[in-house]
Amino acid sequence: MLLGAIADDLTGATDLSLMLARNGMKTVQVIGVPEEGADFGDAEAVVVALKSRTIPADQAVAMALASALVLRAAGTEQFLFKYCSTFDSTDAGNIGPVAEALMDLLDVPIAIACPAFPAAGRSVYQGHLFVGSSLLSDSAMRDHPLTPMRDPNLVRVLQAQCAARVGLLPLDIVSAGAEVINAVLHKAQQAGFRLMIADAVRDADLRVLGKALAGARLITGGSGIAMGLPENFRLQGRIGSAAVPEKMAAPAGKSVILAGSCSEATRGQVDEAIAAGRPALKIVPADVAAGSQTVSDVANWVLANTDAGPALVYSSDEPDAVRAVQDKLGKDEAGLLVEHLLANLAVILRDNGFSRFIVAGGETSGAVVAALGVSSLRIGPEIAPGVPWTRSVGGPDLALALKSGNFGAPDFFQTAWDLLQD
Ligand SMILES: Nc1ncnc2c1ncn2[C@@H]1O[C@H](COP(=O)(O)OP(=O)(O)OP(=O)(O)O)[C@@H](O)[C@H]1O
Ligand SMILES: O=C(O)[C@@H](O)C(=O)CO
Repeated sequence: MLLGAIADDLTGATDLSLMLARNGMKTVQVIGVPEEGADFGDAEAVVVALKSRTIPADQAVAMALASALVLRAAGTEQFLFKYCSTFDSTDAGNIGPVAEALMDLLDVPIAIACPAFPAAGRSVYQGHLFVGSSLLSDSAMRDHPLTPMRDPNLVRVLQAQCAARVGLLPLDIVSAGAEVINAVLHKAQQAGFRLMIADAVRDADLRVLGKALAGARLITGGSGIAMGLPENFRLQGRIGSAAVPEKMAAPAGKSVILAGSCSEATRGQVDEAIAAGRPALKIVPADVAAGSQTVSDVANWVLANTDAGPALVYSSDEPDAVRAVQDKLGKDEAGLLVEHLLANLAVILRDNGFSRFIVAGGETSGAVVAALGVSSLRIGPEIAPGVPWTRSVGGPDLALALKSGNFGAPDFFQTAWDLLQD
């Protein structure tokens, strides 16, 4: 096993798995901390999908370390800690604490941190993260329900989460090539830095970083940082050129869309689906809390509204409405209420012949897929940058598209189905 990755949420893990598979690595995605002694077959890369982005930092560290130990025992050469391309975290963590704990475990003196993913509009310049042409703090991420991002300066953001000293690997150094990058990292290490935010604004920067990191034991970043890594193994003659299929055979059964993401892209996709006439039912957290909207009401509605094509169940709402319900119910409680409802709904639907699911939102996908009893995924065709169709391996046979909240074009919920074959 060449590359072992630990992702802090499920959609982030599928995003990374797609990146590795597209660049030629036989990739397996496992859900949750793998069992001790797990056998990953002929996988060249394994991506462990955790649900640790917003849990207490000590728990996130424990899950990451447990995963790393299993991956290390399986012979992993290079480790990657994958977090969100919008650096979703709080002052308490979890990016810094997990990165530091992995560095200690793997005896790594210095590592880079780079969430850039230009295909999805995420670039890092002078340590500042941009979403499209806006600074992170001016993007819709400032109103994220769980991890509002209000500081675009990633050196400052990561430093607030870390005991380690955080520095910057600026674009002029990245552009100067692999040798210069490694020389500067070496100097930074001698000067006492342990984590370096790396600038990258184009795919070419990520590929140069990938080349420079050929021998690195641990890398941290978004899926973009993985772009250049398979090439290192290919140059050593250790991987072939496995490709991602253009279409995916899906198990027979009905289809549904579950959206628990309040991100801007998901809200646009929900609006577009409703405008296109798709049957759509809104989950209202206050009604769920009051018991006036129940999972069986919602399941019955879906069963009655699936004849004309996949129905949409969504809790996606505008930032003001989300804030209002969080003030009333509590932030974590509101989130969990919606996650539980959608997860229980998915189980009822699975038991009623549904086998094709689009799920929007990383936390939401984590809750839904855990409830469905899926333990690992095979990566299928790319629907949008960072979002593949996947098919479950073991457990119930399902086609799953797990969409990061901010990924995908407005017609995502319409077009994704075209890539499935009966
Ligand atoms: N109307 C709502 N009010 C309050 N919280 C909500 C509402 N709808 C969803 N939530 C919660 O907000 C959180 C959204 O997180 P999730 O990770 O699913 O989406 P995302 O952050 O947009 O996606 P990603 O992590 O892939 O970027 C979940 O915990 C969800 O239950
Ligand atoms: O990096 C991203 O933006 C996504 O893979 C993700 O992590 C969303 O939760």
